[in-house]
Amino acid sequence: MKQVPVIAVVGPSGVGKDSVMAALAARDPGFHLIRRVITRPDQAGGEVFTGVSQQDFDAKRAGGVFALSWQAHGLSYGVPMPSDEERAGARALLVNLSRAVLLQAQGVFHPFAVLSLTARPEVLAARLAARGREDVADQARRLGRADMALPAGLRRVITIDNSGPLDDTVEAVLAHLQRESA
Ligand SMILES: Nc1ncnc2c1ncn2[C@@H]1O[C@H](COP(=O)(O)OP(=O)(O)OP(=O)(O)O)[C@@H](O)[C@H]1O
Ligand SMILES: O=P(O)(O)OC[C@H]1O[C@H](OP(=O)(O)O)[C@H](O)[C@@H]1O
Repeated sequence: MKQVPVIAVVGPSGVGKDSVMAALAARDPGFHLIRRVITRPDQAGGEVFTGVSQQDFDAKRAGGVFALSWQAHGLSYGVPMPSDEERAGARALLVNLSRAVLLQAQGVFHPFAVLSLTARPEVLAARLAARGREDVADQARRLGRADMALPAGLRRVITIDNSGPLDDTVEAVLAHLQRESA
């Protein structure tokens, strides 16, 4: 089967990772989204994910279900290895990852690239407040880790500012990928 790149979409909470992933998939159905397993109630909204209890999460991790797993914001996150069905017909697989697991991800997925999204601090704060998924204290904690640097040693990183309209970001990502494949 042909090698389908995994593109890790990273950046601070509220920068727009899930929005950009959804917009890319809407623009080009060749972008498939990897569904994460999270210890968050299913009805929390936002991205499409599989919500599980901590006990179920731990059992899945022990059973080797996850290619990657990590903890952030008091939650556990797992990414299953994409199946052949998920890869079939895909141009690229997009997955929302913590910046903390990128080097590990680079060792697991081949080919692998990072899409690093940025936004101005005041834009981040306004977006988290408007989204309203977390309370004010949790929003502040999320903003506190906004400037976490990417690890050294990543081979392919595309950095795009998402402070402006979503359509501009989608165009910028597509243009970048097109330049790379030219
Ligand atoms: N370019 C944009 N312009 C305006 N609003 C945006 C843009 N990108 C995202 N948003 C809005 O900002 C909020 C946060 O976006 P989103 O949930 O996609 O971020 P995220 O990076 O996935 O956050 P988290 O890591 O916390 O899940 C959402 O309400 C979304 O609609
Ligand atoms: O700050 P870092 O470690 O890069 O990202 C940590 C986590 O924060 C976000 O979680 P959520 O989607 O808001 O639950 C990201 O998706 C990632 O899983």
